[in-house]
Amino acid sequence: MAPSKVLLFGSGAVGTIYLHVLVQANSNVTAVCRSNYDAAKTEGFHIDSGLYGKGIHIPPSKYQVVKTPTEAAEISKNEPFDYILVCSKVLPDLETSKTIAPAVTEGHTTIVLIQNGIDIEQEYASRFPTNPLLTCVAYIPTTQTSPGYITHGDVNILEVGPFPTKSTRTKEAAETLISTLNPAGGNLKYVEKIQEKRRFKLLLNAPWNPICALTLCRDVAFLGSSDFAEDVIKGVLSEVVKLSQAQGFESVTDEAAEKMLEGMVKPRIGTIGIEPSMLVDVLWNRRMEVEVILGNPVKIAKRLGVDVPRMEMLYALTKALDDANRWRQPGQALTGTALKDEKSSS
Ligand SMILES: NC(=O)C1=CN([C@@H]2O[C@H](COP(=O)(O)OP(=O)(O)OC[C@H]3O[C@@H](n4cnc5c(N)ncnc54)[C@H](OP(=O)(O)O)[C@@H]3O)[C@@H](O)[C@H]2O)C=CC1
Ligand SMILES: CC(C)(CO)C(=O)C(=O)O
Repeated sequence: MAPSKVLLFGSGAVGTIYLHVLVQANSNVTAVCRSNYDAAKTEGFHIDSGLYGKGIHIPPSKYQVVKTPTEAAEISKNEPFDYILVCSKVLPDLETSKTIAPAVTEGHTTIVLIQNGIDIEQEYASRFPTNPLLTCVAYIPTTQTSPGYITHGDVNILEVGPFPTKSTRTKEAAETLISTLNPAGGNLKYVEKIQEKRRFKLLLNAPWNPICALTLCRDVAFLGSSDFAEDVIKGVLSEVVKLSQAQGFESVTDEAAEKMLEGMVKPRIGTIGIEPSMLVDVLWNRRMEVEVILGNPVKIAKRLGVDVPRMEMLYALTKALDDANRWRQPGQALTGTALKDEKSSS
């Protein structure tokens, strides 16, 4: 059974790969686009993927494109969306749950978060207490290199799990999504203990995303940059493990961290490596997901009395870089007064 009507909120690096899979599954997809709206409307999307093949073209005839969820709701002629895939970045103060609300039918639409970080779900559970809410961990190295053009590696794994709401249909909604997308090229797996998987994913995101963003290096370029680089990564990994253990996520161990480094990152040595999403954000002068990847973990660590000095350092540095990227004048460093002015007006 196909999820007949799907809204894709954000057709960037990750969203467009899911657009491809949804189109392959013959789903009726509406994509909400912003900076790539014109490309999506006129030319469609182009994907070069190590997994799905080079030169894939998704023409605009295969989906609808809109600028807002409100417009999506208007053109949907009272036919509810069965699923909304949220594939935008998780940034502070955005209230994406409010932005998608016009397209959410109470008690019906399943909201699917395909995003990094921890503690990202509550705003959706609070705003849509009777809807199924799925939270997903994505292993999918992908980049939008120019509007509508996506380069993807050779992995696409999506762990899909429940976030509690009053809905009794959450698992069923996950199973329908999985059975629809997997024959079409998806690689989705239902995981009940999804929050544990979010901590596993932090083993990649907490060290690599900020370090690559701060150094402007792809992952393996950083690893090869000095004799100290690997130990720096391992130091952050040990803190993610310590924090996860303190939260009761016992399977996030030093061995699991070692496996992630050896099995997922080191095999890329000798290749150009990957650009974690935070690095891409810095390169394009976009905001970074500092809070959900580092801010939330360090806050939890503080509360639990777990010592995470390396993560605190990475948080402070990437937060300052994010501020500088937002508010400095071109060619100049961020000034203390600019920071004060911007903070008091935002
Ligand atoms: N890229 C990767 O390799 C991976 C990313 N992730 C996670 O997936 C999530 C998505 O990341 P990614 O795809 O890389 O991010 P991108 O920035 O490439 O894509 C996000 C898309 O959402 C769009 N968007 C945001 N807000 C709106 C809005 N209000 N209306 C319409 N469109 C909007 C953006 O438009 P605009 O261009 O205008 O901002 C952009 O096209 C993040 O949480 C990331 O951490 C997880 C695994 C791997
Ligand atoms: C590291 C990676 C590519 C893993 O899929 C990722 O999650 C990101 O770029 O944010």
